Amino acid sequence: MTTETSRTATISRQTGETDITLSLAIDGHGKSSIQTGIGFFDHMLDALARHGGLDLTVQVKGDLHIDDHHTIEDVGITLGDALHRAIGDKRGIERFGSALVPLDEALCEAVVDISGRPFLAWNITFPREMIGSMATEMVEEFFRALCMSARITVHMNGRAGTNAHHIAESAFKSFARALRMALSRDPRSAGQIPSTKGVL
Ligand SMILES: O=P(O)(O)OC[C@@H](O)[C@@H](O)c1cnc[nH]1
Repeated sequence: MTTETSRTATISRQTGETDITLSLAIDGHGKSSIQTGIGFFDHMLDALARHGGLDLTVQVKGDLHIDDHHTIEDVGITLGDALHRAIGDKRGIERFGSALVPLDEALCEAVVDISGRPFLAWNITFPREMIGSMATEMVEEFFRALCMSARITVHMNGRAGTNAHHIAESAFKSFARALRMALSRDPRSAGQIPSTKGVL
């Protein structure tokens, strides 16, 4: 089930692996209520909402007895779908955003293009395999699933870092700030589509 209004969307997605209900408001205040069953992933989605200026609720019943994969990937798919629906025709938005956000010794860079073309360039590595109950390899999978269903172009680069928690949090925060910039309204756009081809 899906409902959407300008700059908001609510999606319920059920499969044989996960049952997800997600609400998103792009012009939010960074308020979140996140329950995925994976503590560090909840913490990262909280940071995404807070620093992206998004209001975000995520409730998930996932097949965690197997592992974290389906839960994290399916949240990425659902969040990307909600983002795509909430953005709408992209009239009047900045379209491009970029951010470098540190967390202590870690520094990640995110560049976002609300392009209509799904693509992720990922250049971040982690010094260990798990952070709490979340596999570090799933950070990339989350962003790839989000980019594919949101139909956005994203580059994520790890500039520095030795602590896996710090690197992951720096990545989520840099993406949040870059997305916030790309979704902001361009006062000079006169409400036009930010593309020379007239459509995105
Ligand atoms: O966003 P802040 O830097 O104010 O807080 C980070 C803190 O919440 C916590 O996530 C953290 C601190 N060191 C690793 N993680």
